[in-house]
Amino acid sequence: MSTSSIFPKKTHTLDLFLSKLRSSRMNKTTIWVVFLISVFLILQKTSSVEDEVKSSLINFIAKLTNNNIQDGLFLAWKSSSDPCQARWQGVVCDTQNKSVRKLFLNSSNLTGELDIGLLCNSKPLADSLSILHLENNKISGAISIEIANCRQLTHLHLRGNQLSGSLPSSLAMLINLKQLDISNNKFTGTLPAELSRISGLTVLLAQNNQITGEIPKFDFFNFELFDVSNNNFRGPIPDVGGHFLARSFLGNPELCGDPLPNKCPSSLEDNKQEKSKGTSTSQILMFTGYLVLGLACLFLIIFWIYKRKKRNEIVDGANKVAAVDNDYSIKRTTAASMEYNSGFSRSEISAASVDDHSTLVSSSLILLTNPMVNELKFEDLLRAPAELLGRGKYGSLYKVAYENGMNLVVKRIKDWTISSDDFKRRMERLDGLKHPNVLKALAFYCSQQEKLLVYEYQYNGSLLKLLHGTSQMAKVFDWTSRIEVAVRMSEALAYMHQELGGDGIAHGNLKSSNILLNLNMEPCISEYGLMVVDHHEESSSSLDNLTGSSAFKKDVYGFGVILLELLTGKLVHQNGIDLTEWVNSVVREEWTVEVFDRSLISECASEERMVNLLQVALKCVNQSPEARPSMNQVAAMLNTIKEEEERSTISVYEP
Ligand SMILES: Nc1ncnc2c1ncn2[C@@H]1O[C@H](COP(=O)(O)OP(=O)(O)OP(=O)(O)O)[C@@H](O)[C@H]1O
Repeated sequence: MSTSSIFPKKTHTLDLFLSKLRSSRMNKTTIWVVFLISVFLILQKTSSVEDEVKSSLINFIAKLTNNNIQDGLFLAWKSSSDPCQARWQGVVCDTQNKSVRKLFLNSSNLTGELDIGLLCNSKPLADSLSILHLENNKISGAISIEIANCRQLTHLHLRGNQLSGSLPSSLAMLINLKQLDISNNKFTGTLPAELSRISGLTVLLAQNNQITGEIPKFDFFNFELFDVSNNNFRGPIPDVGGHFLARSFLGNPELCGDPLPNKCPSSLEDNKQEKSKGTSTSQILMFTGYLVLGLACLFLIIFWIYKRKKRNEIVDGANKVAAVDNDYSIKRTTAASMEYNSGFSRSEISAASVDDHSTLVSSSLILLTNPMVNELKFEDLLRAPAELLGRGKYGSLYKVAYENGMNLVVKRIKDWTISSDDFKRRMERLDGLKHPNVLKALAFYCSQQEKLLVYEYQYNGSLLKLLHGTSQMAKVFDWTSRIEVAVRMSEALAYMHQELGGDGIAHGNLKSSNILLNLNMEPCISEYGLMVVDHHEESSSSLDNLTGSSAFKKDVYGFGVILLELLTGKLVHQNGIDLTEWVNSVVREEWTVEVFDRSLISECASEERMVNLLQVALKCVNQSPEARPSMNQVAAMLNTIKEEEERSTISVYEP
């Protein structure tokens, strides 16, 4: 194996050198001696550079594995082999297989200490490394100032570790940085104000840490994702220009101002204004005052007109749970009129925890184990303003603005003849499972007439919207991201099928609108286990028919259709054409390439891997349920495709 493959050859320098020698008056022997010595020196230098990269990588991983590098994932990481040629686990190189571009060390069971200097102090490595993924390990330690040497970094993902200490202001030296995810760690200190100087930063996720101080004045317009919730930030929130909602700032008790509901004390407001305006004369202030007053009046008038217009489109909590489905009309009532006009009475509603609800199962809101809503009461749900999000085959869905600034989603299921006890058992069984890519219900309500489920609202919409909508994110939904989404979903489903095989609880209604994207743009499977009768699909004619293996095979079919959406970029039903039938007919005619989404073709996604993924999708949508693979098998096949992609030379992340 060549040890000179990581770095570019020095042929250009040599040519120049030789031509100079030829033109000089030295005799031939001298020329050759000098030439050989030079080649020897260059080769020596090249191999010492390669050795430096290798030893940096090996030392880095050794520290993260507490010197157990030879136990498992990192067996191939040896100084006797080449990281690119020998395909070290987690290492992705450039197109010529010469320099290390990306390190994917996420979810790799790393428990040691982060020593970023071991990577960034190696100049050849720091000069090529653009992506570093270390999320979802148990890495401790701090980010040291040497991070600044990794100048080429575009993505730094450290989410879900035990990292602590302050964030060094040298982070701001990473001028190419696009995504910084330090969420779910134990970072303290302040968020360096200098970070706002990185103009290309589009994702900053710092939620669930203990970071203090004020939020720097970022240009929030540049951000696609921003979240600093659940920290110790204080003071006024800088102007986010309506670009982010309260959700991104919740859980910081001393933070105030828009978009949070709590206003800042006037002294802080003054401070904020002073800081942002610099020198302002009293005349300007007076003029601004008049202007603000005028605008406020104008805004109030527009708001009043808007409210009137919206009146018929918005329903409040009481309407949604009690009155909607009978006549399918959407009404808005005031809080005072929220007494029930069908089904419930006030005496029925009281919050109960899972432990003490046994006698109240049919009349109370049952809170599940997620602490986010441990104060939620049924009355709160009824009182809160709500907006109809959709009315699907199986019920209606409402976005509810809960009073603490949090947005919830309430699913009202219709025509489900499950007994209250079975429903409760099912919800508790589902609550007992935990997978980061499955959205768990927060609470539920069950009576003879009503079944309600409460979920957290997901701000980034669904996979359906991402694929077929017009959002900015759709433009960056490239081939690598699509494979990642497919793998995550398949693993989540495989986990759920495995855990719930004995209970016969499948998803039952898997489709791209039920795949939601969380704040990290990771897919979350929503509405798992709400299997409702579908008289038209497969052979199911009752809820019971949807249990057993057929229900799981139906999920596999649904997953296959989602894969087809990812590959073709087309809707499941469009102009009377069924996507699965269309793809099958095109493949039969041997025009396979015609099925692929044009945007994938134009980004030069690997045809080989697209065809591989298509083959998996077609297996899943086989007409015969028995011939479909299990989700475990699907997850394994997709992981192989992902690994091949990571090893590949084509990548849209290349800087
Ligand atoms: N927790 C959530 N946060 C944000 N949006 C959601 C959430 N749950 C569902 N949605 C979105 O709300 C819309 C309506 O959802 P709903 O479940 O009513 O419709 P559906 O999935 O098309 O139909 P059904 O599930 O009844 O077959 C969908 O676009 C869905 O993606």
